Amino acid sequence: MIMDQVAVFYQQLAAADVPAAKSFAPLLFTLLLLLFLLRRCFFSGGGEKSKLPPSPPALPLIGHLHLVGALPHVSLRRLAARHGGDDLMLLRLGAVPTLVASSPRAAQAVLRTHDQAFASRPRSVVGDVLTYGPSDVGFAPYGESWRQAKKLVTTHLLSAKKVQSYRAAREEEVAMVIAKIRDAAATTTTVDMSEVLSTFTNDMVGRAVAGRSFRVEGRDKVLRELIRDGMALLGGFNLENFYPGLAKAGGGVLTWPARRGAERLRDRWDEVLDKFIDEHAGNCRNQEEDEESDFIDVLLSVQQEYDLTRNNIKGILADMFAAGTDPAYLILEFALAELMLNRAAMTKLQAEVRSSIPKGRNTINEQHLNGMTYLKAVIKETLRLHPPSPLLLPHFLKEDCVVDGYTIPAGTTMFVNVWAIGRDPKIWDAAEKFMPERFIHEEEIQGFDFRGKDFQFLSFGSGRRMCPGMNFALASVEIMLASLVYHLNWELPSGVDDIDMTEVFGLTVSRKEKLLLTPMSDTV
Ligand code: HEM
Repeated sequence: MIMDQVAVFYQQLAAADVPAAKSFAPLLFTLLLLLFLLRRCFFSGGGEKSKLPPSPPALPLIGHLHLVGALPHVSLRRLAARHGGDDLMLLRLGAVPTLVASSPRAAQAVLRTHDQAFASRPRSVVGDVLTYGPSDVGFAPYGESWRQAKKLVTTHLLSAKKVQSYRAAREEEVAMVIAKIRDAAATTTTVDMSEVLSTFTNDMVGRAVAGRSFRVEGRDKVLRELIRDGMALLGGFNLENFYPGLAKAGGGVLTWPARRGAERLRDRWDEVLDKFIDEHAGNCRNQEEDEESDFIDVLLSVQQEYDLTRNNIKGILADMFAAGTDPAYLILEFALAELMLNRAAMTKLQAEVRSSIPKGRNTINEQHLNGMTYLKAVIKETLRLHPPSPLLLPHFLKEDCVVDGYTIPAGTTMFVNVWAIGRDPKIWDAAEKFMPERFIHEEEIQGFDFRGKDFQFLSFGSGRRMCPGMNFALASVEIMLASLVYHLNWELPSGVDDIDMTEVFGLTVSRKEKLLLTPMSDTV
């Protein structure tokens, strides 16, 4: 409308029979056009934009990028409280419209009511290279090939039965970690628990994916490096994520350096994954007959049924390594850190674990964990306060969609701020406090759950894109945490009296500092 008025005004001025007006007309037109563009950039709401969700004032070119700080989940919560009525807020990050859902109601709208519309992922050169196409699950756009890959992963690799089949491997890996920590306890040596726990979850994934832990062959370091470098590339600044149009200009010349970096990393992944696959190809165990078959066995045995290319297999394997290692390790590390900061909770957990298991056991097994209500509450509370993916993975809207009366344009990236929802004082009493008891009533686990039904608690997401690895992760986290507190007592290193919980944002959110603790042998 404003543009129409500017155009009419310009025509009238140009048509006017006054020479000065004629010569100034182009300048005036340019000025008015600039004013219009600035108005578009700085103001929101009202008039023709009333159908878009609320939005803070933006700057030309960068939009709202300057408002998203080093910890986006924290700054987006603040912005939403100020501008989005805590519900839906529309930002422009560079040139990309970005919808942020910050309440259970808004999360339900995008993850349930309009689940299919928002089920895609934004694509990038870096993502495509690292995920072989994409031919994985986590980054693939919504469509038939993603559906097949997700079905395969859910029914063949991460089903409850398959997770159960790795039980002995989990118990063995945990026993090895505990033996190592006991050695350190004997000499009161401080242990880098960040290193210990990330190695453990990586080894656990190694056992499931390729049938063995790579520690023995020294391959675990290589894998962890590959995962770390991939996360850094995917979570770092990529021009394409904010200016896709610019990134495409000139045949994508501006994205060449990022592409080359990603290709170099993908070549390193290739070396590792090709070797695993070749080793298995000659010695493939049938997954139907052999319940100890690993992911590679399974993928090779369903290769024809699912029409899988070698790249599909590599994409899925890379996903399992990357998605399977970090979040579980982070939950273990945050749980232990919270227990160190909340000694009453540590005492209560130790009392529960030690009273449920006969004294003097060298290892504990998964059967012992049944009925450990407080252990489960500690893990729930950690997932509430420290969801490893505080904004989920980015979702992508392929076609215009009306949500809650707002028209969300096609091409919008969407985040759900599950971290903000998990700490919302309107939902949770003493929301910022670590209080596992909130989940216990009459010795039963109660309250909101994280399995995708309650939009108040979305650490694993909900709907089509929900995490398929939840049971796999929880199985490792539960037995490891129980073992750590059953066998050992824990102290801060001498001279240290606090734990720094400062976070670093990436594809997952981690603690900035390593978790250094001193284990003490217990007399159990
Ligand atoms: C505590 C541990 C874990 C947490 C909190 C977690 C959380 C998540 C979240 C929030 C998402 C994104 C959901 C969305 O975008 O809507 C996700 C996706 C995914 N997770 Fe997990 N995850 C964990 C462990 C695992 C494990 C152990 C595996 C596999 C071994 C795994 C495999 C995946 C895959 C493949 C996806 C992509 C799903 C898709 O795009 O359809 N995760 N996870």
